[in-house]
Amino acid sequence: MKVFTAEQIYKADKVTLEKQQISSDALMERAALQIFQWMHLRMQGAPVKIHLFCGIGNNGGDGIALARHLFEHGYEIAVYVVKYSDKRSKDFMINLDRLKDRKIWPVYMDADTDMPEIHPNDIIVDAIFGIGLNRTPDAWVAQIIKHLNTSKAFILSVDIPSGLFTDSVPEDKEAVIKANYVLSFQVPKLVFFLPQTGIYVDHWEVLDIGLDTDFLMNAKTDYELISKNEVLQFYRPREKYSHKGTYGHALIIGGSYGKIGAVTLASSAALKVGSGLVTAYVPECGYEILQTAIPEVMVISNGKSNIEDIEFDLEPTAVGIGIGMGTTDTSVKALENFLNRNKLPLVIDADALNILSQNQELLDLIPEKSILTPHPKELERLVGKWKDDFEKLEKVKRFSKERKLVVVIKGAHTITLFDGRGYINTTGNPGMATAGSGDTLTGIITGLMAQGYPSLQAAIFGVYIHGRSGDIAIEETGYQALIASDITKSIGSAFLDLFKVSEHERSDTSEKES
Ligand SMILES: NC(=O)C1=CN([C@@H]2O[C@H](COP(=O)(O)OP(=O)(O)OC[C@H]3O[C@@H](n4cnc5c(N)ncnc54)[C@H](OP(=O)(O)O)[C@@H]3O)[C@@H](O)[C@H]2O)[C@@H](O)CC1
Ligand SMILES: Nc1ncnc2c1ncn2[C@@H]1O[C@H](COP(=O)(O)OP(=O)(O)O)[C@@H](O)[C@H]1O
Ligand SMILES: [K+]
Repeated sequence: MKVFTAEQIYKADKVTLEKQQISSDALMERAALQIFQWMHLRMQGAPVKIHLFCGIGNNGGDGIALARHLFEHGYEIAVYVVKYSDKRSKDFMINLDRLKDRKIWPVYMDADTDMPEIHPNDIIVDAIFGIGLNRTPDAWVAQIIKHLNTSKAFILSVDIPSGLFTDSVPEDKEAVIKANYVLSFQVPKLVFFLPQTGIYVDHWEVLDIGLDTDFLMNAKTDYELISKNEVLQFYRPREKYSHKGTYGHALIIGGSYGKIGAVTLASSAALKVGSGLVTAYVPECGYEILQTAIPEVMVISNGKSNIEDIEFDLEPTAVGIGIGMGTTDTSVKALENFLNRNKLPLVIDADALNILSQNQELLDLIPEKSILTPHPKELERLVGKWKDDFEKLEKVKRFSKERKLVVVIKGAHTITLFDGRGYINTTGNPGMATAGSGDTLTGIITGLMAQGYPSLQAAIFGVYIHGRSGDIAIEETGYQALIASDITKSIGSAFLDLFKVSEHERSDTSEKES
């Protein structure tokens, strides 16, 4: 699913009105009806008080139109208009009149109005600001937002939490609605997925308001959201007359005394995603450990407690390097020598990334389309500090484009960047914030590359499978008890899950068939 900028959404809006020959008020009505239906389906007329806080622009207009539908279906509502500006949008006014026609009189709020009482069991609809927010809300509006945030009532935001910009991090962190649920029109917004702005969104869902499909299909976006639909096209089925040679040979290079587990985790993950052969390249202290821990993996050793040189006469189809390797002078020399000889695109993680950060001239030796998988600290060492998440993305985009590398920014929503485009992952959970979870990812991506997945696909698909495996694993372990090897154990289920049809999809198909 594409992630549009506010500018593109306004454009889609305009094109839709022209192509479908409808008024903007009709489009607002569609939007409001979609939200109403979403609420009505869940609430079924429940006698819960709904407070609708509306601005004076089109987001406010959506809220006002929604109030009318709720009222007409017997819900108990209270409507507030937050008068943050003297201007009013045309469609806001049309809907306000319709509300007044029904003898519903909103409470107009300005800097002097007392805060309304809200019971924790009530519901708040937040329609104060939408994607038109272009400056920090005034202090009194921020006070209202704080009041809503501390009410403990369930907050449903229309389109985007009020106070959240679409393209920057809010200055006043308290002047933003913390939404329990966001119903976003047609497309999700980038800010739902970044660490500094995603914290305002517990859950989100997209509502289809029928914007022009041609425009949506043809628009080029900087970001794409990666779910099952997007990765299914990458999946490569196993051929009947294939053999282990068909599925490549993954080589995992890393480990040092006390950190052999990292290589063990990565190697077993590489096997589990289907790599035909897997060899681990470790110091001698890891030899027996690996041979005992994973009988399916072959082992080459070099150096006693650290790898001293990287040389082998096998022909891997993909190499994952760096985990648990250490950053001593010996490791730096070994990596440099290897990079001078190597021609294959690599998966580079952990200490190999740290070595590259400290010896940036080595970056020139990395083959194009190699994959770098830094966690936030490793990324900072590599590209320097950033002011906020947006600057981080721009910096990494530039770095990746200049060097023609795939950079996987690991986090709650891992973002893979390549050639100026970002792929935002939707799987994974906080249980995966655990030792070795990244090593597993390195193994998964290397295992996919070994089988011939091009590197961008291997990164996007690998990140998805890693997260989905973690999601499946917590069904048994819960968040706290999840450990990295549980992720690997669930890789098989994550592959099977690719072909499961969800309840939602099933009912969609049967509706179309009937
Ligand atoms: N996508 C779609 O196709 C559809 C979208 N729809 C809905 O439209 C929403 C966008 O509506 P919108 O453009 O009217 O902007 P909105 O956010 O309501 O703000 C209103 C105005 O407030 C102003 N302003 C900004 N910041 C301010 C501040 N800090 N303090 C004071 N004032 C401030 C600024 O005007 P300015 O004062 O800068 O001239 C701004 O224009 C969208 O989120 C969705 O809900 C649906 O109805 C139908 C289909
Ligand atoms: N809160 C979270 N939600 C989802 N995934 C997470 C979360 N925290 C961490 N992860 C994932 O777990 C992995 C952690 O990697 P990393 O920090 O390198 O771990 P390690 O170095 O211990 O192996 C990454 O793939 C990251 O995306
Ligand atoms: K809103």
